[in-house]
Amino acid sequence: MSSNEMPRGPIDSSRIPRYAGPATFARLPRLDEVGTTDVAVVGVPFDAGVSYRPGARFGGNAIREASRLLRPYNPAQDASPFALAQVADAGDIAANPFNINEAVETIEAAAGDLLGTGARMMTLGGDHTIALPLLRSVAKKHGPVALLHFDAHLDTWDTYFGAEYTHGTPFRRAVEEGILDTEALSHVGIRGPLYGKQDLTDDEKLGFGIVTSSDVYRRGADEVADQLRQRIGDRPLYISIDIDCLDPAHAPGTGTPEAGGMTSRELLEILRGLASCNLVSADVVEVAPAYDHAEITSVAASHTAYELTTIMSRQIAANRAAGAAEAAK
Ligand SMILES: N=C(N)NCCCC(=O)O
Ligand SMILES: [Zn+2]
Ligand SMILES: [Zn+2]
Repeated sequence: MSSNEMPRGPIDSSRIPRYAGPATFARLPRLDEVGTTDVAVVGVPFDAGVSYRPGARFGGNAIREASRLLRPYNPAQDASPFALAQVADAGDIAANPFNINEAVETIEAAAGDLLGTGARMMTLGGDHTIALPLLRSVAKKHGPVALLHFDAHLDTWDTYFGAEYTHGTPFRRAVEEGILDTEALSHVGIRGPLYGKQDLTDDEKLGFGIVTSSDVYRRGADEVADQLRQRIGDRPLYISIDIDCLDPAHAPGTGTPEAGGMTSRELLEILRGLASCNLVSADVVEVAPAYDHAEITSVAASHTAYELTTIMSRQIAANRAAGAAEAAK
């Protein structure tokens, strides 16, 4: 979108019933209908990296279906995200389900193409393996980024069955590759049994700080968001959200559920508290609709992606306004 054009928004659900027609994210236009976009919502239907229940390959489309009910004004952030910037559905990245290494390369290249157009990415997964190629492409553009990782799991394990690219290992690989800013790495929502205490020592050595799901419960969303904001500062930030950060009551449709998780309200509130951060791209992963009920998980995921999209489009609009003010001097 050039700066003097109005963004093309979602289909008007007061004129065309929201359950009619194909599901793009939030009923937004497809990327090929608008040409270029400020925020590209892109699906990555890949789940060959899971260690337990498969099915996250269907997550992106389940989130799109659930997102039919999103409305254009976000009162929690006092913003109309799809009017502030162009947000469009860029479809899916087609990754090889039989060859993880090739899939990782494909995802990195396709994400690089999207970022190369100037867009920020809002990715709908897919299992957590995909965060590695997404981070590689983001780091190619921005340099090492701050990472805020919401998850029940550390995902900094070394290998599974000798495999380096799995949904339990993306963030160890990312630190090893030097694509993360190790001054600003945080996990939020961590809980549940580990393989051993060493998992925590290893994770700390990689540079991560941990906010457990009990910390969120005891300290509250505002205090947690304040602490995270201070750690992140004005660094370029990537947010990766494994939907299993939520309690199975809030997200049953996922592959490796753990009891004692955050509520969807806590997750959304923490994200809103980060609205001033420089969010360059984000993902929501591990939605596995076969284990879902009444779209509980995909509704939570669609609202999560909506908050993230709102943060990005507010910043794009603010940057544009600042640029215009500078040019008018
Ligand atoms: N859900 C994600 N991303 N990782 C879980 C890996 C936990 C395990 O199987 O040991
Ligand atoms: Zn997880
Ligand atoms: Zn994960």
